[in-house]
Amino acid sequence: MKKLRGLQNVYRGETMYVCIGRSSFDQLSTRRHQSPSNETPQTRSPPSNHADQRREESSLEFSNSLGSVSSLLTRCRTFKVLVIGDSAVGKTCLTHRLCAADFPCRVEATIGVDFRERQLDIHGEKIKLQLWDTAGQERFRKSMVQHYYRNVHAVLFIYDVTCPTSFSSLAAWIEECRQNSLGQEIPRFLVGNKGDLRDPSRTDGQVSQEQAMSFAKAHGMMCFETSAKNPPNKCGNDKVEDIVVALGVKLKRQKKPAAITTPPDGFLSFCVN
Ligand SMILES: Nc1nc2c(ncn2[C@@H]2O[C@H](COP(=O)(O)OP(=O)(O)OP(=O)(O)O)[C@@H](O)[C@H]2O)c(=O)[nH]1
Repeated sequence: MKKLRGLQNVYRGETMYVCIGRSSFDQLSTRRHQSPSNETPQTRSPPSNHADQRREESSLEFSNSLGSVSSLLTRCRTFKVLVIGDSAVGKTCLTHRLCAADFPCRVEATIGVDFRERQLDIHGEKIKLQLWDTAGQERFRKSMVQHYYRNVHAVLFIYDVTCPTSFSSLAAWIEECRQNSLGQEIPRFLVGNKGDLRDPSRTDGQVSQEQAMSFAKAHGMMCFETSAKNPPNKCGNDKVEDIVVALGVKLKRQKKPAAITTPPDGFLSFCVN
């Protein structure tokens, strides 16, 4: 996988999502307001009198309101989902899988944040999960932390089931959430990744499911063990997909409208698989 700074495209199946930084978005919306009809401002002749001017303003208002009705019809609620945990626990691989893509064959440490999206249909409502795959390494995340925590709707805490240290670190990740004013009402999910590497014959050097469940219960989290690497089994069961559905169902119930911020320019990545 190659990561380049700039725009990010997430290609999944037949859907291409293009996410652009805020300043580019502002430029686009400004341009649209300057030229709301098909006419370009240069070709439009000035209104000859006050009545003409009022007629033109009314037609602009009408075309603008038609635009907002059609955008309301096509809009779906977008939820920002923060994915945090130690470096190398598999956040990047897991977010690829959560976005219905394959397990990436080669990954690099995330710098700043990577940004992936998944659209879901939950009981007839289309919602969009915007997954923020954050950097696990302190040196790649320190200037970004305040952006990570702005307008978050849900958090995935990831650890590696074969790395007890990554499980012990969860307390520090929870503390970071607290320091960044993340309320207890924000849904939290605990995800043990690399389940494919679990050795049932070993008792040490792994995080047991009992440990994980009791931690999750103590912190009011839903708990999953999964593997970003394992493909869905022959019966079509996919634990990664279970996480997506649980997230979607929980977030759909949220009443407050989903306001979302895009990462600052220069922190988006362009991923080419
Ligand atoms: N066996 C196995 N390997 C995995 C799994 N998920 C990720 N990996 C491997 O773990 C390594 C780290 O994966 P990443 O997804 O880059 O980890 P990360 O948490 O995003 O790391 P940072 O970007 O540094 O925070 C890579 O070599 C992956 O191939 C898994 O479910 N099973």
